[in-house]
Amino acid sequence: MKDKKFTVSDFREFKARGEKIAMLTAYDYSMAKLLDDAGVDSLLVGDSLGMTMLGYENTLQVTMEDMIHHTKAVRRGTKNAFLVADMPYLSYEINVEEAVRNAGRLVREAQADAVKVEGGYEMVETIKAIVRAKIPVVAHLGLTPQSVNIFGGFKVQGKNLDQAQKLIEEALAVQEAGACAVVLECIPSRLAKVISEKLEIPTIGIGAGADCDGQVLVIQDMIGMFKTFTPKFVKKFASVGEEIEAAVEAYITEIKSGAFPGPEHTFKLADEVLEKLY
Ligand SMILES: Nc1nc(=O)c2c([nH]1)NC[C@@H]1CN(c3ccc(C(=O)N[C@@H](CCC(=O)O)C(=O)O)cc3)CN21
Ligand SMILES: CC(C)C(=O)C(=O)O
Ligand SMILES: [Mg+2]
Repeated sequence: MKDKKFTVSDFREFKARGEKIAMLTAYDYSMAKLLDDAGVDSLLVGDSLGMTMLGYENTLQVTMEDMIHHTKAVRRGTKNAFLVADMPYLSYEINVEEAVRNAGRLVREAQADAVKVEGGYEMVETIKAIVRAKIPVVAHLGLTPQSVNIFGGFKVQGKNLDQAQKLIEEALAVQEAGACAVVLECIPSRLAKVISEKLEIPTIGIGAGADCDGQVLVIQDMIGMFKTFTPKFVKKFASVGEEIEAAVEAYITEIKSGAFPGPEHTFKLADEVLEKLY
């Protein structure tokens, strides 16, 4: 377990010495504390919280208020990890001024270390402006979930030559605009390798193969909390969902049988006090 705060300059140093960046999403205080204590390099308050924490179908309903609320909670549980907050849908697309103001709220009100925006060419001016406002920006290319209705579903991107070339050029463009890292989501691993080799800034993959400079997964996915969401790129490192179910079943059974609470869980009252109560 390391005990040093991870900063934006560590991103490039990790890439330079070939050490992979380990990133996970977190959406609340208690989980952030566990992940930070375990030594994760970076935490992402993803707008995926709309799906994992709020039960929405996609990420489009997530608001700035949602992101600030959850980022504040994660901040309180984070000591060493580099804390990135997603900019939610429509908080940065309308114009550059609104984008800077909203990025600033995530930093000033919620104390994020950096913000993440989805998009390539169309985000170049926005990325430049946010960086000019002294806020590190992580870019996000490939399957950008806020474009779900443009893509027509959560589909792997960059499979044909035109798409693949465009993604390479967009990755270079967001780097040139000042992004400190790029998330590559659900693209072929060979394409992610080409992009990772062409860029100086690190790539952080999710469903983009082992040649990215880092990896990110949604925490609930990697600890096995969902029964139905099992995309190809997720590896379950634990079966916490099954453990929670078993624990709750045992709890219910023990309440019904009277086994819980036991004497060790209860508080004492002296005999002479009790007598006077009758
Ligand atoms: N819990 C959770 N985990 C995530 O990784 C995640 C979210 N939520 N919400 C926001 C986006 C949405 N993501 C998704 C959602 C579905 C697929 C999916 O069904 N993928 C198919 C591939 C489809 C294709 O072949 O084109 C798969 O089988 O992996 C992928 C990414 C990733 N993000
Ligand atoms: C999956 C990651 C990259 C993300 O953007 C999110 O969790 O919202
Ligand atoms: Mg996101």
